[in-house]
Parts: sequence; C-alpha cells; structure tokens
Amino acid sequence: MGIRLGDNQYGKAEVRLVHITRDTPVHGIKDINYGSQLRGDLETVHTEGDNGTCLPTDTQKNTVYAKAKEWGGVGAIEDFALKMARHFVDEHEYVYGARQEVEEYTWERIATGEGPHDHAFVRKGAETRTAVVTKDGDSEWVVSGFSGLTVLKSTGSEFHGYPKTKYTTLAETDDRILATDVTARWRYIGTGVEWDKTYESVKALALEAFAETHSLALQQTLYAMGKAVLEAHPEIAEIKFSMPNNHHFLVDLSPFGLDNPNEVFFAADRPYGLIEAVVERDDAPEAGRAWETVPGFV
Ligand SMILES: O=c1[nH]c(=O)c2[nH]c(=O)[nH]c2[nH]1
Repeated sequence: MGIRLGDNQYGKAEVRLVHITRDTPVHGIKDINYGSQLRGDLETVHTEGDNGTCLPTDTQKNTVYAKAKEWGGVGAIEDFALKMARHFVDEHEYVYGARQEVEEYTWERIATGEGPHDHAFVRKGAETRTAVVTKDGDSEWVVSGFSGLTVLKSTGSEFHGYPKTKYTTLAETDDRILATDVTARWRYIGTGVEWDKTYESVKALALEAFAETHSLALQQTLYAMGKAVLEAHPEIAEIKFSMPNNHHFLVDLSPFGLDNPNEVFFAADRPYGLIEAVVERDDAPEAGRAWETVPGFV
C-alpha cells in the first residue's frame, strides 16, 4: 500500500490590514482581511520536513503589509490580490500557484453639521437597534439603544500622561487610530416620545461627538458622546456606553527599508480595552426597575 501527499496549499489567514491614505487632511481608509495561500514544490516539506521551498506564512503576511505601502495603498481588492498572486508566483520559482482571498470592510464618512468628516468614519451597514420595556403596575420604563455601531478616526486621537509602572510597555502617542464598536443604551423619562426620530437623533449626536472630539482618551470621547445626547434630549435621563478600544498597531516596515508614517496598520481583534460608563443627568428621576435584566452594563 502506498501513501502519498494529495492536494495541498498553505499560507497566512486573516491578515488584518488597515491602510490610511493621508497625503491631504481628507484621509482615505481601506480595511481588509487578507488570506494568502500558496501552492508549489511542497512535497518534501510535508514528507521530510525539508523547508527549502517553504516561503514562511510569516513572510507572506509581511509581504501583504509591505506591498500595501510600496504600492501606495490597496486599491481595488481584485487588483491587489492579483498583484499579490503574481508577486508570489513570479518571484519564487518554487511557488506555482496562489489563492489569494480578500474581504473588505467598507466605511463611510461620518456626517457632521459641516458636511462629511475628513478623518472620522462609520462602518457601512446598519447597527442593531434595541429596546427593553419594563412595566410594573402603573410604572413603565423604556430603555432604547444600539449595538454594533463601528466607528474609526484615522487621526485626532492621543493617549499619554498615564501612570507608568515596571509593567508598562505602552508608548505614549499623540497620533493614533481610535476605533470602537459602540453599544449604547439610554433610559427615557416617560413614554411620550417620538421613538424613531429620537433614535436617529441620538445616533447622529453620538457619531458627531465621536468625530468632532479631539480625543485624549476613549473615556473622554465616550463622555463627550453622552453629554451631547443628554444636552439635546431632556427626555433622556441617562445613557450607558460599552466601547471596546479596537487597537490598530502600526506595522514596523523598517526591516524592509520602508517608512510607515501612520499609513499601514495591523487591526488586532483581541485582547482589547473595554471602556464602559454611564453619563447621567444629576436631577434624573430614579431608574426604578428600568435596568433590571438589561445585561452587560455598569
Ligand atoms: O483611550 C484609552 N484609554 C485607556 O484607558 C487605555 N489604556 C490603554 O492601554 N490604551 C488606552 N487608550
């Protein structure tokens, strides 16, 4: 009985790359999840552990980041994947074929009073709208909210001045990407509310505050978002936010002789900071049973 190696391919899956075009104050964003799979002269890699023809998956990942810089961005994902496939096959005689897969997450500019924002974006696609109604005898409470409102600022965010301990490695920064998926829930005072209109307004106010706040901490941005909502809506007693800090790490391209002035980022998915707070009116009526069984909040 003979045993042989069948079809095979290998590579790096889910290379999360965010490219910011920042030649002018009006930034552009390209956000992709890239998968590189190569086929080639891989028989003895499998049968003998001879890696002489095994372009490491780590190199494939680095190549994706480096090419995004060298090519001045990602462009159409079809073009990017084609050029990557050709690069891998043309440059390495032991690579015969490539399967390159790209998912693109699309963003649009946050609308503000002065028009579309230069460097603040919201992920395309609807957030999930939520409502929890509680009734106890004659008392009624309505808590509305949303989750999955994903936003990003490509500049206008700093983080420094925090205490340092012997375990601190985080570098202070005066220019970073700030990104989060906003979950919010707010408690109404009373029930005579134009629900749809108010929902849209709360969302717009939160988005505009995210865009317009020059952020020194995600906590500060959260507070500004809540304050904007409460100032415009006296019928809302309090608003609670849960906001992950979706870290974007600058990719070190210096080993490849490339600079990276805040253009090419690795979008990490975990671990992430998690920032949660309530912004409330100091004269708000008691919450009663409004928050009972509403999960996951401070
Ligand atoms: O906006 C931030 N708030 C934090 O509390 C924090 N902690 C951290 O490591 N990075 C950040 N960023």
